[in-house]
Amino acid sequence: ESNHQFCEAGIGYGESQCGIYSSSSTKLLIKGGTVVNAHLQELADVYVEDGIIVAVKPNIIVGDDVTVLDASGKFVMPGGIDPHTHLAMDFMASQTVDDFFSGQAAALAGGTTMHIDFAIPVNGNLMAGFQAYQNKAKVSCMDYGFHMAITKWDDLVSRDMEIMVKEKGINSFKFFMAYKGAVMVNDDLILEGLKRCKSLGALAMVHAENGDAVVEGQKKMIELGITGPEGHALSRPPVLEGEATARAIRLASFVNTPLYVVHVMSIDALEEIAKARNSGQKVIGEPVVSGLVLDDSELWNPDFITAAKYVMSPPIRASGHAKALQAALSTGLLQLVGTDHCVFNSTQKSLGIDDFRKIPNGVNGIEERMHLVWDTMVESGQISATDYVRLTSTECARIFNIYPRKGAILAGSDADIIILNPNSSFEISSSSHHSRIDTNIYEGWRGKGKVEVTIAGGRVVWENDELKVVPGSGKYIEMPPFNYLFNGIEKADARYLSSLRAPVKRSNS
Ligand SMILES: NC(=O)NCCC(=O)O
Ligand SMILES: [Zn+2]
Ligand SMILES: [Zn+2]
Repeated sequence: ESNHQFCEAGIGYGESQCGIYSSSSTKLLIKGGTVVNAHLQELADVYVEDGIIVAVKPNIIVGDDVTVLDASGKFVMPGGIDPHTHLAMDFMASQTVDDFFSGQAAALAGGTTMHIDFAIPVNGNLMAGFQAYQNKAKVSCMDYGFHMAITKWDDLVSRDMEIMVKEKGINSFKFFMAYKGAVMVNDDLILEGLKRCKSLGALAMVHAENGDAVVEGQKKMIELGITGPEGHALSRPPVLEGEATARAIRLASFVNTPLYVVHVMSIDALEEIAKARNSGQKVIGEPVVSGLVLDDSELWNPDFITAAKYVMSPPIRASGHAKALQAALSTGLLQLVGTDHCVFNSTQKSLGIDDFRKIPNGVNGIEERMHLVWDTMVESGQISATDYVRLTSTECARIFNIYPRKGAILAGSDADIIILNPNSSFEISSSSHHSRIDTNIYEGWRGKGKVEVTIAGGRVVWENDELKVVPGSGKYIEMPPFNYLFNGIEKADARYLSSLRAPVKRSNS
């Protein structure tokens, strides 16, 4: 872990040595920058007190007790919110190497100030899963929330979903349509889950791949003697993602409840989402940064470890898919960008050296997302700075119902802020990143636009390429149900009922 340039309080470093509290001034002024919100960009100062933004306006004058950060020529934006991470997750006979401290420290170094992780039930039990994740998250150094996966169905699960929503601050549930024999669920369960989500005002999320067909595809590859990481991509082609996306969308339409499709990786899935949205259905599509900026060519790398580090599901696709996802983001067909940060070291990836089915699935991204989206989308001219804020922060806050506390630079919002210098550059390497993973799928990527300062909860946690983070300082953010996607659902139900052809009155009934 020699690449860790941050101070882990209580883990081998004294407070004074690493200066953890040197920047703990509760008053901050960010001066002279261009403040970017999703709705507006303007020249203004930002004044912060006790973790909250107090004022956003030009020429704010402050006293000597206030720490002043010069942002002239730079963008001052809401910190990123990553809607899709897996920290300290037990998965495929391994546990991800980033826990809630190291993963969040990496996030902060890359300009992300909140994430929403997937709490996984314990043997199907939601309450036990929630408690386990609460424990995992005790070391948090930035704010976080939880989605919860649903992996089996019975009355207890149905009741616990209500407790999660009404008492525990969870407003989204995820259904895996793949990973047969592990967390995969069938259509029967998805239908029950969609109905329950609707009644609770919770957002249903799907990992959309046809898990039965994936198993068939895997068998075919093994029979053909294709056992390496390329077999992963070949065994689960885009058509299986398209099929499951279409199925989930139609089931959600049948129930009339909003749907969120996680890690949209292919044109096939994208086209299903576009069709549904164009017909007025409430479907959110989340590409992740790996699918947005990479192609699958490295899965054919002759070096196993190099190839295996790109193994995730759905797979990173052939060239052409990424460009289409970028275009869909820029035109509004897709709404926000996540990472699916789920990292395994080379030794863990080596579990699948003889059989790609045993390679733990997952790639990095929590630290790189903000830079890569800026470089790929804004620097290339595909989106504006205001779009960037919407796709990396604001829309996530809206969907998970925590806007404008999060996702905005407004008086009253949490002081989660980044200062990005568009004229500075960044370079990605496993030798300098802050994640615990020993590889990086973006190794050697150089780009423009660098996050020079990250402020989380009103504290400067990243400045001069140095992290100042405190385990336990991150807060759990409760997310209320009935987000904006639920507006009009009841009216649509009433319209549907009144549109039904009158039943026939029969003499014998
Ligand atoms: N995506 C992936 O390969 N790993 C994490 C689990 C999931 O999101 O499917
Ligand atoms: Zn998934
Ligand atoms: Zn995931």
